[in-house]
Amino acid sequence: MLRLAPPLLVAAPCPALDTDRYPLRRRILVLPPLESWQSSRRALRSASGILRMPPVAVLSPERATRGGASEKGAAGEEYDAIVVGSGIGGLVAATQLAAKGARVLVLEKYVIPGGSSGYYERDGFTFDVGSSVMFGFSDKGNLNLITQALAAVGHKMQVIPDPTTVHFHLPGELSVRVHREYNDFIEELISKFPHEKEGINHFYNECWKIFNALNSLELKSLEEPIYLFGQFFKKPVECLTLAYYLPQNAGDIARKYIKDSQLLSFIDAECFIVSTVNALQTPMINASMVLCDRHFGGINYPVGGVGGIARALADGLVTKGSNILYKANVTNIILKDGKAVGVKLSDGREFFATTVISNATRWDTFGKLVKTDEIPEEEKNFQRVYVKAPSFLSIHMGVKATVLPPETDCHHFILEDDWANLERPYGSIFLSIPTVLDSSLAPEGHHILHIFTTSSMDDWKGLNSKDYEKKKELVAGEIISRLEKKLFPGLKGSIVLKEVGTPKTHRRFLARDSGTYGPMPRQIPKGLLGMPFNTTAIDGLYCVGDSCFPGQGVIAVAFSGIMCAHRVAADIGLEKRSPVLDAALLRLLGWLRTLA
Ligand SMILES: NC(=O)c1ccc[n+]([C@@H]2O[C@H](COP(=O)([O-])OP(=O)(O)OC[C@H]3O[C@@H](n4cnc5c(N)ncnc54)[C@H](O)[C@@H]3O)[C@@H](O)[C@H]2O)c1
Ligand SMILES: CC(C)=CCC/C(C)=C/C=C/C(C)=C/C=C/C(C)=C/C=C/C=C(C)/C=C/C=C(C)/C=C/C=C(\C)CCC=C(C)C
Repeated sequence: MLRLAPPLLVAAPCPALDTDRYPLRRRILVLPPLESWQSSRRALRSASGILRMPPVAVLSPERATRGGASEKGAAGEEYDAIVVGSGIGGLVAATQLAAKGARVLVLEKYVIPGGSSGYYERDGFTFDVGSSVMFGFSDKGNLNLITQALAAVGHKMQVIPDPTTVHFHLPGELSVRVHREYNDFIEELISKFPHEKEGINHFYNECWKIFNALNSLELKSLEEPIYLFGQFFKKPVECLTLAYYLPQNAGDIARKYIKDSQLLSFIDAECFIVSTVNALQTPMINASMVLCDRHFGGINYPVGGVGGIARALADGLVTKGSNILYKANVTNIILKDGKAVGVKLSDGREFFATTVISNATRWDTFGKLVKTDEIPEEEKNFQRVYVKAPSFLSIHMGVKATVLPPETDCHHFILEDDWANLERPYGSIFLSIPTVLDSSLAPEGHHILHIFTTSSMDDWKGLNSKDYEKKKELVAGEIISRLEKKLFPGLKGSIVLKEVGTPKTHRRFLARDSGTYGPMPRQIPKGLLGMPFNTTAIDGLYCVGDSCFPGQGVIAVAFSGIMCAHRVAADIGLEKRSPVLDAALLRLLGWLRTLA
């Protein structure tokens, strides 16, 4: 177990502040030694009896780089794989490969790992950069992919079970709590729509059919024929079930059973919170995955914050003999005779490997990192079917604890008056209060409110710095007033800390084109059919993360990491492969995508 003794000095940019205006703005944060940081959490948690598992070993990024990685990461050395970016997608691909015996180098532009699943600290508050709702983090089944990814590199994190996935506050004073217990949730939903009892049961039962099929499979690369045909042989019914639902969307299936328009809008909201589009555009497999895992494994919050997951994966990577370098901004993927052979950084260093895996979005990978005259046909097809999902305006706040009524839930989704506002920018509000579950994230007597709402880059372009600042205050002020009116009277007066991030902030700190949170179908998609897997048209180059199958979400990108590692391992000879079957399957999958 690796521990830091001296205090750790991190020159950390302020993720929630807009440093496009202040490009040189940096704050020096003095973090306590990790040992004491963790033990104070432990003390707090065990006092309230919540902690049950041993704490995770966490290695600081600085230590990870110093402790053997940077020496090995010398320019010129050849690796089995270079991973560009340390989001959860990149880290899972890297750690899975390292666990199979590959030598991997992860290059991260920022100063810590995690990307949108990272964290930052201010004045005693620990904020999750992205959402705090964690799927796939239980100790049962085959779909607990975060737990499995950590276990592959010897980690297990303490988690706190969330009794309510989300509390919906919807038009017409419709209030629905998604309880951890499936029957409690269904009972509550039926109590609001008694005339649709049968339809509700049919729709959610169909989700369970898909979830159970998924949960029965060993999850590996769908682009690797020996595995794929093996699964069809072992679990024919389950595989055919999944193949049947692959091109379908949740909204169409809901409409088979449900007629009440308000209930259909509720199902839109259920899908929107995980896909940023309505149910008609949400693939049924993805909807089933999230609508059931929240009851099967439950939503579980990692003690100390979401950032601990990436820190533990980065630590595990290093203990498996691979490397991670921070402040390593990849600007070019080096091609030789049409094959990806390495990368070049903004400071001129070059690194070489048998394979290159990009955790940057496909728009960044093919728009910036690969310098070819024309993007490959496959990528054109992707851009024909998918557009960049909007980014978010996010407000991270520290508030006095007294402003929250007792028994306040951790996660809320608020759409006040009009269902038509669901997908409009700033139309609905997401709110997480992770300190409801883990009080050690804030100073005593305080809570964290992480408020976010969809917002697009276009809305923030072309403003001078004064107008930009004014607009941030104005928009954030309106969102906070809406929350004050709907949920927490006196909210404004209780704020002790507030930081506002815009799509520009997301672009700058997460290196994501337009600050996007991933792909979104341009029109009604054919389920997941059009979503590319990990191989690309360029030999030796793979993609991982949310612009790959199955899309946005931590558990989704973890699956993409597992798939990618399996395909790469087969290509570099660490797993079985059949070149003839490979060629046939990849051609078939490519053709299927053109049908989307
Ligand atoms: N609760 C939740 O479900 C939740 C919470 C947070 C995030 N998320 C999801 O996580 C998904 C994103 O995960 P991901 O793994 O695809 O990626 P990511 O965007 O989180 O991470 C990508 C990483 O790559 C780095 N990077 C990009 N370009 C680079 C370059 N040129 N050189 C070096 N580094 C570079 C970035 O700095 C970043 O750290 C989102 O879809 C979001 O939905 C979900
Ligand atoms: C290949 C062929 C052709 C065929 C074959 C058949 C088969 C076998 C198939 C198979 C398939 C599979 C395996 C699939 C899988 C899938 C998966 C795993 C999926 C997953 C998904 C997931 C997801 C999508 C998730 C998501 C999540 C998210 C996004 C989250 C978020 C959250 C949030 C934002 C929260 C909210 C908050 C508040 C409210 C506050």
